[in-house]
Amino acid sequence: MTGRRSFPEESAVGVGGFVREDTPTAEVDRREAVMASLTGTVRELIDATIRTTVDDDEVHRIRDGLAALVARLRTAQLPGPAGIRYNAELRSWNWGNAVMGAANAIAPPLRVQHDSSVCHADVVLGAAYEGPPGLVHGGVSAMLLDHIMGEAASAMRRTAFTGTLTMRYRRGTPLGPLHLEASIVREEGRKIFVAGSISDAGGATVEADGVFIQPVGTPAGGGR
Ligand SMILES: CCCCCCCC/C=C\CCCCCCCC(=O)SCCNC(=O)CCNC(=O)[C@H](O)C(C)(C)COP(=O)(O)OP(=O)(O)OC[C@H]1O[C@@H](n2cnc3c(N)ncnc32)[C@H](O)[C@@H]1OP(=O)(O)O
Repeated sequence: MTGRRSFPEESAVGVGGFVREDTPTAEVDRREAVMASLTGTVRELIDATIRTTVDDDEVHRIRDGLAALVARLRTAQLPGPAGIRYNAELRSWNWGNAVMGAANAIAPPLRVQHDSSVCHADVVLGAAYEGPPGLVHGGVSAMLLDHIMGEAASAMRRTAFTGTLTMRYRRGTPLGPLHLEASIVREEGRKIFVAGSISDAGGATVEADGVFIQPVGTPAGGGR
């Protein structure tokens, strides 16, 4: 470990699949940008696939071309999911994360800003996130809120797992630009109570309350 300070969640390694790597931060940043550029194109592929009206023969040709690209990516693979990795400088990266993973085209991705008391994020959800016609799938709303509320609970310095998440879908959430917010309401021992919301230009469409719990054996805070 670095002499600066111990990693805040070192004791959580094994609990959450955290992996220490000695990759320098500049190299992590470089590789993340490279992967994000690929992911952006795969994200476009998903949207284009959903919305395409090309004929059957063209669909088959495109499938064969993509299968060849998949085979090239498969020539060098991690043995399992990406997990959360971190280096001695406490730069962490979780490129497979379902909500914000830089290498995950299913992730919108969500980029969460941390202000003093509120986490917030702006995101644009397209055709891949549809549930009811033109509206965001309720499970997608829950997934995004789970993540931003978890980030609020963790404040990026402690591990906090979702214990209970309660959603109120006040009206349909339209596909398009959306704003998310989350903040800690109160804390009781290892329990962190968090409120969150999704809004469109007309106000809140979804509100949520969550209880996030620090697993036993992880420190109560500190770090960054
Ligand atoms: C080295 C790296 C460091 C990095 C630093 C961090 C950086 C942050 C990075 C990135 C942030 C990303 C943020 C993402 C967020 C995403 C969040 C998720 O989606 S998490 C996945 C979904 N959730 C699960 O899979 C949990 C599965 N459940 C469990 O693991 C356990 O049940 C757990 C931990 C939730 C509770 O287990 P127990 O054994 O600790 O709990 P007991 O000791 O029985 O209870 C403690 C207290 O909590 C209450 N409690 C327990 N379970 C509860 C529940 N499910 N709901 C509400 N309360 C519960 C109990 O009533 C008790 O309360 P009383 O002390 O008596 O007042």
